[in-house]
Amino acid sequence: MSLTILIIDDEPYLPHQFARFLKKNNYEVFTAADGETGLMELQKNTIDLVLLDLRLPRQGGLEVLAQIRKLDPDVPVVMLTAYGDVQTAVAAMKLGAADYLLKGFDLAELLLVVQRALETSAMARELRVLRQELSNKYHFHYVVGQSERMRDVFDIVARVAPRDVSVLITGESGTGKEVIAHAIHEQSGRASGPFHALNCAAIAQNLLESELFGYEPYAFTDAKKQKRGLLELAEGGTLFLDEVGEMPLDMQAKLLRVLETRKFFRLGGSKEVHINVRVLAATNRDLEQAKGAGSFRSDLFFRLAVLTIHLPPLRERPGDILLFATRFIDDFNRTMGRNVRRIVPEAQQFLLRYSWPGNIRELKNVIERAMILSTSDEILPVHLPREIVGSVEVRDIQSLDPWEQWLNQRPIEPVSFEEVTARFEQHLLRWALETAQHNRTRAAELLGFGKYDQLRYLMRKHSIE
Ligand SMILES: Nc1ncnc2c1ncn2[C@@H]1O[C@H](COP(=O)(O)OP(=O)(O)OP(=O)(O)O)[C@@H](O)[C@H]1O
Repeated sequence: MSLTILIIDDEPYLPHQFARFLKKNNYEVFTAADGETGLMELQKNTIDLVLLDLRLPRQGGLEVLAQIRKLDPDVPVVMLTAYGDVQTAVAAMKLGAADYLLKGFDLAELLLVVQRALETSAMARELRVLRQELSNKYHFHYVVGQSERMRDVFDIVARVAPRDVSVLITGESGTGKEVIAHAIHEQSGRASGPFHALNCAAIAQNLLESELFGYEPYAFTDAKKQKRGLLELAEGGTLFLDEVGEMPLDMQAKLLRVLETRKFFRLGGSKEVHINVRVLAATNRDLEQAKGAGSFRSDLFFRLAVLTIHLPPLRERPGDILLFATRFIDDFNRTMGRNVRRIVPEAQQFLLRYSWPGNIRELKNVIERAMILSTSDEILPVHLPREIVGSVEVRDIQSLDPWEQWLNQRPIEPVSFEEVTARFEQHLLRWALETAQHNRTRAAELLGFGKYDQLRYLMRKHSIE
């Protein structure tokens, strides 16, 4: 994909000489003889750099620069100035120009300044993306998990990442398919390139095409300006197509063509765009079945599924549940400024017994919610949602009714009096401590203990700190 330069200069010959030279150096070039035309070109096309003459007819260079800044605050602008104009060039730099060239410069100098300005602006863009990703809390950390099945998955990731082939990632919703796609990208030779994701199910059919392929100005009514699609934006990197099973058949045919030829046309375009992009895809549908039923093209399936990675649902790897939970607690401690240190054993049991239909995403949400509800450094059953604690209603621990309910709902079989009363004592202690925000004297009062000693005795007995 070549970068695009716009030259705004009214001289009769020079701009064309620059344009020829820059084209030879693999840039795409537009020229404009005045500010107005230049601004129009800027709106119509995706421009990566502007070369702007300071002395222009009608609107002067500084004025045009100010307007460019308004239209596109990020595009680097290099000013072209005559010898006597250096002061104005300095003013232009203050207005945000990236650099200036004194006329009479040679072509090698032009190339150098252009390259430098483009590099600086790419770096600024990268920095912005990085900052965004950092603030995007957990995007880049992933947990490998303890279970053998997840270790196998990460082994495969490490092996397929460096091979530049398409990988199909399958698994229920929330099992971490996008996380795995990211891990493949990060461990591949494309790690320094961009990673873009597109959810094929979350986007209307007509938009899907323009999101992928981009469009030229006036390709359709709303297209005022050229737009690059994700296939182009992911140049040198990875494009992740989530829920690819939802892609309509005609789009499947178009995607297949791109994967085969590595080139395509923007919508309404007549110039072929060549790309170097690795495509990873994911689905929570059974594509083999969809293939059989005719809703997914088998030739596309084989293109996408050169290798397949299946992510097991969380319920099939209970060994990972507490590990993920702990990891999410660490993450949320950081972002919420909290210091939650443990999930009490009863709450752990609830987490382990639950079937997690929403998989890791659901676990993460449950932990976040529990941390919001907990006012201490522990997560208790009372902080877990109803579907997880089930019929053991510990929410209203202040009343004894839930315990009656619990007793009534149990199968009729002997109970250990000591065990049940011990659990009850523990719940009461935790409730009192939490309600009293860990002020022990107040907690003792809440439990009607005349002396704090009694509370201390029970806390020791149940190892509550
Ligand atoms: N290995 C992991 N380490 C850390 N977080 C993970 C891991 N796997 C999944 N998650 C977290 O779980 C959530 C769901 O993950 P992701 O979006 O990758 O799932 P998905 O399978 O692509 O879901 P869907 O099919 O609904 O798009 C995300 O918040 C992600 O950060």
